[in-house]
Amino acid sequence: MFQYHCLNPIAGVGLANFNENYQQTESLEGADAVLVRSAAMHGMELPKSLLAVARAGAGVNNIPLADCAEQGIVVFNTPGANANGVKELVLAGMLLASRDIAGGIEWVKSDKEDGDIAKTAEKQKKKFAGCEISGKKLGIIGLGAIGQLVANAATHLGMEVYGYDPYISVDAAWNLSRDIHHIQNVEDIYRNCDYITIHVPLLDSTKGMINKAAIEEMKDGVVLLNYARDLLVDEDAVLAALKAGKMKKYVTDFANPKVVGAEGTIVTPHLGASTKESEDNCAVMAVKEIRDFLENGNIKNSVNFPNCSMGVCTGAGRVTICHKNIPGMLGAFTTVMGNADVNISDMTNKGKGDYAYTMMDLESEATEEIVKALEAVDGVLKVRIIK
Ligand SMILES: NC(=O)c1ccc[n+]([C@@H]2O[C@H](COP(=O)([O-])OP(=O)(O)OC[C@H]3O[C@@H](n4cnc5c(N)ncnc54)[C@H](O)[C@@H]3O)[C@@H](O)[C@H]2O)c1
Ligand SMILES: O=C(O)CC[C@@H](O)C(=O)O
Repeated sequence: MFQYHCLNPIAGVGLANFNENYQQTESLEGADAVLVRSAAMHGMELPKSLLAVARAGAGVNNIPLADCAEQGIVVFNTPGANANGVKELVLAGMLLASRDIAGGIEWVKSDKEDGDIAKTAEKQKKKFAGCEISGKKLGIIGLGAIGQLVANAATHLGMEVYGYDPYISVDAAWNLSRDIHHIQNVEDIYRNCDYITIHVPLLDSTKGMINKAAIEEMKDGVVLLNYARDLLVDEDAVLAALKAGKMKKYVTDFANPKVVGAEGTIVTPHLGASTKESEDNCAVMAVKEIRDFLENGNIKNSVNFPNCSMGVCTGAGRVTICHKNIPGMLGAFTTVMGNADVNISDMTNKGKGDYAYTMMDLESEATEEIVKALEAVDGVLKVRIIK
């Protein structure tokens, strides 16, 4: 029986895919797997039993990836599962920044006692007039799951779209409309675009990437949209730019004391993925990843270990090993098997950065002695008997 724990509410349609061999626990202690959305896991003591963490979402900055890897805990996310939800909110954000829809609605509410409101509205509406997004230039930084959807949708709304992503995947490139201008230098986006939206992960290399210097390069009256993470943006510099009239609006999905209520900001409470469809998609994908990993040892969509799969084990035994990506590991593993007089029928090894993963199918069942001998190999982080 596997135990799983949810650190945030996870959609029931996903959890329903755990079968009778799984039990949800109230505490982290003893859990084999954890499902999480935005709960902060940094500093959390993780139990020895923990094998996997699945982020029902894209961003993994709330999870200590390296610490997990050092403990042989495989962390998954659910790429693309909530991208459409975010795309739709980005489009809404552009419209909210262009037309004073929120101001207009507030004014109507405030005038609710006015029996002649239809007439008053016709007089007052000029206060809430705006501009159209069609024909405007949109710059997209990061053309992953979300960026590419925003790019394609914006072209259909008549925008001229410029995309920047030096690490774009082949799939994302294939999915992009041919109308999108491929930008090699992010400054070209800063200098030319009326709307700029960022869709990159929060990493050491991207933290604060939209800084004072970047903002200074931007066009006067630019609208900046941030549905990725607040720490990507130097928000002090944004507030100064809004005050100076350099930036027209800052649309952000990340409420914090700095931006809430500040003139020129439009702030939502991290709603990008808060749709039934996105929540369901993420939960279904996360549960599928955890089950394949716990039951077969296969890794798909991990962010700290390589993807690695040998399908369902049809042989007598299977052992999996999370280990450091250093020379000599495979030789050491096969020596252990040779010493135990166990024949390896199939084997695969994949590396990703500092970490690697090895799967071995055996012609006889794996024993605890084999596990102990593998665990004793320098650089081994976690050994599991799958069968
Ligand atoms: N507001 C929300 O609710 C919500 C929902 C989903 C995701 N997000 C955030 O949005 C981010 C992006 O999500 P996604 O699903 O598109 O992820 P993704 O991994 O599919 O795409 C990220 C893209 O950013 C690119 N990139 C990385 N560094 C870059 C750089 N310096 N300059 C330009 N491009 C760079 C990558 O090559 C990749 O194509 C997530 O990491 C998360 O932080 C927020
Ligand atoms: O779980 C959420 O609601 C937010 C998810 C989002 O920030 C993500 O990175 O996928």
